[in-house]
Amino acid sequence: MSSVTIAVQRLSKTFGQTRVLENVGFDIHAGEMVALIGPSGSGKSTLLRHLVGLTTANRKADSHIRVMGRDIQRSGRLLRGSRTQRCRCGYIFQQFNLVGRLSVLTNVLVGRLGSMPRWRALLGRFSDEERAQARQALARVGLAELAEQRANTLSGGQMQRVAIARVLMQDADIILADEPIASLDPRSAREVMDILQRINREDGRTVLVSLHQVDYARRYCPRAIALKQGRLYYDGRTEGLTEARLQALYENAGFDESRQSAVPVTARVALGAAS
Ligand SMILES: Nc1ncnc2c1ncn2[C@@H]1O[C@H](COP(=O)(O)OP(=O)(O)OP(=O)(O)O)[C@@H](O)[C@H]1O
Repeated sequence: MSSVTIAVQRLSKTFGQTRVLENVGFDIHAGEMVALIGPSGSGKSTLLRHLVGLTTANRKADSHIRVMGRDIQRSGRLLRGSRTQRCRCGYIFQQFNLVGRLSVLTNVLVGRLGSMPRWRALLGRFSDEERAQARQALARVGLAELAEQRANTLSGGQMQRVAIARVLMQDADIILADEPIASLDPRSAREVMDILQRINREDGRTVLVSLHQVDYARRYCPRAIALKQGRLYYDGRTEGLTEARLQALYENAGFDESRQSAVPVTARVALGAAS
């Protein structure tokens, strides 16, 4: 069995009076592709943000997060030296987080900033070799020909592929993708998931991807971790997500009409709830 690359123990998080995560724990091994599922508000984004230190756990709880064998946070305190480790995690957002007025190529090069000497990063000076690497990353996501185009001229699906190229440029060992397909049409969603799967299989990079659509989780991820009201509800083979389990996971979850893809389509179909 490969080594544990993400280890989460006893993670609890409260915002004000709202308990968002409660005693969550799991291990993910190097090279896995894991879906993080659960109803809206179940704590998926909050969990992902803890893994890169964007959020810290409750101080009182005895929580512990390790990434690639190094401590990231313990009892709600970021640990010294954890920055380098956090740089090994690439983060993909639902809304892409590109700089619209910059070229596609420059947006990809931004992935390298964290590992460059500070003066070069401040000046935004990239070497020819780095530019060549950025072009390679763009080729891998099928966008080589758009390198010089401004990012804000791209479609949503293309923007997300640029965001993946940026993570490749970062040379992240672990890819954390927070609802990367939630705002995409089905075809673009499939393209993005295909690319994530390829990166996982060909490079052996670990992928943890939060998804609202259970059918995508089933199709692309051998394992699923499900949160319900901030608690670990399921952790196992995706095929073990039976109709009864999905029904219990999503019941009382509500349906927010304003959010595209907020409905776990497969769950609703499986439950006979879809029209
Ligand atoms: N910084 C914050 N301050 C206060 N409450 C927060 C904060 N971040 C998240 N929350 C709350 O934590 C809960 C879980 O939010 P989170 O975004 O982690 O859920 P989610 O499962 O990712 O939801 P969705 O699928 O809708 O994105 C929500 O009730 C949210 O309002």
